[in-house]
Amino acid sequence: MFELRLICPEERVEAICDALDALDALSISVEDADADTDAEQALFGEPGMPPPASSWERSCVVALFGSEGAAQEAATLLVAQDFFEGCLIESVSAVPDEDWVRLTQSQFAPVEITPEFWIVPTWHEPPAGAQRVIRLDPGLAFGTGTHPTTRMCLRWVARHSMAGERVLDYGCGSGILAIGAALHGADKIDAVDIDEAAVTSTALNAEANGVTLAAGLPDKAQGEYGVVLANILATPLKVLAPLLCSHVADGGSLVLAGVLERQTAELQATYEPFIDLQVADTQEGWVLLVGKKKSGASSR
Ligand SMILES: C[S@@+](CC[C@H](N)C(=O)[O-])C[C@H]1O[C@@H](n2cnc3c(N)ncnc32)[C@H](O)[C@@H]1O
Repeated sequence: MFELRLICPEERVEAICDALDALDALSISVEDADADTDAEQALFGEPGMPPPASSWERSCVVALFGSEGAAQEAATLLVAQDFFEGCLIESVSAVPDEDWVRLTQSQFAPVEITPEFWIVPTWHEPPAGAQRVIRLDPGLAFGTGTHPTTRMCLRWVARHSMAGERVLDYGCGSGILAIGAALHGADKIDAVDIDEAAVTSTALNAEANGVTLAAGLPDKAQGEYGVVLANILATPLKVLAPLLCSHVADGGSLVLAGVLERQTAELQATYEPFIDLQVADTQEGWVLLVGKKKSGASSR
């Protein structure tokens, strides 16, 4: 493989990427050309909000080609275009051969939830002492156990009796919370997501773990559950408050994650008409909010 590296001002990035695509680049990535310097620019918005800009002031565009000739030819053609003005070719160089599969796999080690409960990728052996194990490889859907919000939910599941509970995993991603609940004795489990790829991942991951659950789009969630788990983000969790609370049975638990410490009071106020939420755990600036539904409490 050979990579062609270009530096482009913000307003040229889209045209250059389109041209590289038309020139049959095998992949194109865009990075901050000023990363790791004082001029580095953060490009993300508040959770649930769009980023403040779509590319950096100066972007480094990297395109991969199968041969040095193809990379050089692409560079020559780009330089001749009027939209290349303000851009420069930084280099055309060979990409050293690597075992990419092994490199990717090495980034995912087993994750300990409790000393007895682990998330283990299929290329690792479960650690000695692990009594409950979710076998899960990184895929298209969120939820490998490496994010603190997922870990806090799973720790809550491991520490509470799930035996015979009807459980709803709302925003299931990979299905990791639903599978965790099943391994801890939950009975009838529904796992729902707005993303169809997440629904497919959940069904496949459940099958691979020998777990029975029903995965589907959000309207698959029907009736009341003893435990409702939702690891989404503060903004959608606020919108979903009446719906999520309507699915919690009297005396049942609502477990919310994806909330930053500074968003705690706002979430508690939104849920207060339905369920009194308390901070049950915190990790790396994220909180786990948990509340029980009192019998007779309003839900809509
Ligand atoms: C942070 S991931 C959590 C995945 C997994 N439950 C976990 O704990 O790791 C949030 C998931 O919620 C889904 N989601 C976001 N908004 C949603 C909504 N309004 N209704 C249902 N699912 C939603 C996303 O598609 C995503 O898969």
